[in-house]
Amino acid sequence: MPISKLNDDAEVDLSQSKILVVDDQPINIQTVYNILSDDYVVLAATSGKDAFKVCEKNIPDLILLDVVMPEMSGLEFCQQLKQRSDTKGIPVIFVTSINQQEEENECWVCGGIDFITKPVNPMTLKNRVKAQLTLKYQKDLLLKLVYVDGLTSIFNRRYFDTHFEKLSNEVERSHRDTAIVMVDIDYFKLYNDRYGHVLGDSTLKQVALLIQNSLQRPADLVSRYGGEEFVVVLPETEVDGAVAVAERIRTSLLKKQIEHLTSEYKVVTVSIGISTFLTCKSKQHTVIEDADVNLYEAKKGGRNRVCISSTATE
Ligand SMILES: Nc1nc2c(ncn2[C@@H]2O[C@H](COP(=O)(O)OP(=O)(O)OP(=O)(O)O)[C@@H](O)[C@H]2O)c(=O)[nH]1
Repeated sequence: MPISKLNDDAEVDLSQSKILVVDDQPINIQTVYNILSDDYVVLAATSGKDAFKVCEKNIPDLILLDVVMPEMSGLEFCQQLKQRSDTKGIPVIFVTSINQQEEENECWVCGGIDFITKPVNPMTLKNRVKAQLTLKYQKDLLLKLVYVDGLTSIFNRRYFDTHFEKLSNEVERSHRDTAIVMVDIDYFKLYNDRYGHVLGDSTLKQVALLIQNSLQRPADLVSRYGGEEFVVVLPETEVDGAVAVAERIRTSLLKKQIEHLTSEYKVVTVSIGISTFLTCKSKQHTVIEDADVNLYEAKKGGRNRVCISSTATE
């Protein structure tokens, strides 16, 4: 369908967008609050340090940042914000009385996305904020469509492939081991045949959520690798740690007792194969292929089990 045929009349609802106003003068924060608080959620901080605290609790969609502040200037704050992986994506608009070209350039260099000059013109502030929030919304939506699996809401294969490439380089540099855990639902074709695709989809979602909830470190990541197969990445984790996570996934699914009468276990189970970058035996195999070989061994060994190279736990 040509893109021009799409209905683009629909207004995007930005009313839940969070805007953090950072200014050492409460009166300036009040002015901005009065202009924006009918349309958005407005948060406030009177220093860079406080602003980081707000970000830790509640990542804002946009920051309006004063340039001249004691202790940490707006420029320093912005530089630090852009260096942190959890905050670097937040757009920053400088609210400034600066009118020197050199100082203005510094704001661009340290990562600002726009300027508003003081004293603030309410109409300009509203329009600049709306433009940046709309861009942010569109970017987030695009990333979600590209990288999140529509059924299970976890990352998809495309995201995993991108992430995996970065990860491989990281392991090569640091020599710290990373485990790959492949999880595959057993007899899922028979499950769909007996219970139908609607229940099949619902079980896939439950398994995805259960895997997600079995991961404890922020850097651990699960993606949907294929139809009923999931891949888990456990950075800085050796074989023993990966087996513990895999067993947690396997046993918590067993505890759920999701009926599957065409399986010999009578409930939905998973088979799991593990490999780690540094122990991956065959040099011809990548760590993913190695984990897949071990997954195949778990299937061959009777399913509902975890396999690392030539061992199994049940
Ligand atoms: N409901 C549903 N089923 C899916 C989805 N994606 C893949 N499947 C089904 O998953 C089944 C996988 O079947 P097989 O690869 O034969 O594996 P299996 O039946 O689980 O057998 P083993 O892996 O050997 O235990 C196929 O019937 C697919 O149609 C999905 O998004 N929803």
